[in-house]
Amino acid sequence: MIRDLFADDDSLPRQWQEPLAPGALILRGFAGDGVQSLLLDIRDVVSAAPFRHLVTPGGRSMSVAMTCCGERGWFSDARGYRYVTHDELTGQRWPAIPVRLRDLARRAAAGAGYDGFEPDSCLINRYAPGSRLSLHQDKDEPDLTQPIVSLSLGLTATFLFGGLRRDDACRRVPLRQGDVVVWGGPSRLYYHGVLPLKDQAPPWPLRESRRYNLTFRRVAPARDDL
Ligand SMILES: O=C(O)CCC(=O)C(=O)O
Ligand SMILES: [Fe+2]
Repeated sequence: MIRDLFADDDSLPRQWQEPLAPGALILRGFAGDGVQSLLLDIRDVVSAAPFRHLVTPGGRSMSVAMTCCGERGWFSDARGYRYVTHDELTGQRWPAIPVRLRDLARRAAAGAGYDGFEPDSCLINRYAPGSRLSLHQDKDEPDLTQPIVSLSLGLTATFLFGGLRRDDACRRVPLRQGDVVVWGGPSRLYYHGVLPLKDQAPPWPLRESRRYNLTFRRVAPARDDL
């Protein structure tokens, strides 16, 4: 019987690592069985700090909806990109980074060789089918020795990861629910982006066709430097 030709599902690895670029690694399936609780954590953040479509300095509304948690949140308007301590929608401080999410980000960074990463900012991106993120560098954080840790949940997206120049060739990598990408060191300023999201059936336990991406960052100087 054909079943006998293949190993049981249980013996297949569910987590593995793929090198992406110097200093950059994909941790496949890193969220493991924790996906449902992580989605609940996102729901809690969103109930205090709702998703909104920010406007670029050029005046365009972004197709990706965003919100933040942590001591500082990323913000964009006609005056430019920056980190702010308060949510302009609510006038309140951003909600704290939920403990499970913070712990996952620390562990992922350490697993990729960046020990001692203590995120103080988490940008939550929500993609609907058709939403995209054009090629950009993450360069609004003053301390570029700190990595970026990026967790994907929900629908699968195609992530583009290029080089230091906008026109460098990009690798195209599918990011599935539970995958984490960590980049830093030589690739910290590499251009990256996300192709327009294709409509798909959502993976369990989501019931909506959405992708969530969380990027954990260290914005304030690391504690050791204080
Ligand atoms: O959605 C992603 O996978 C990437 C997000 C990103 O590049 C960002 O938030 O700066
Ligand atoms: Fe980015």
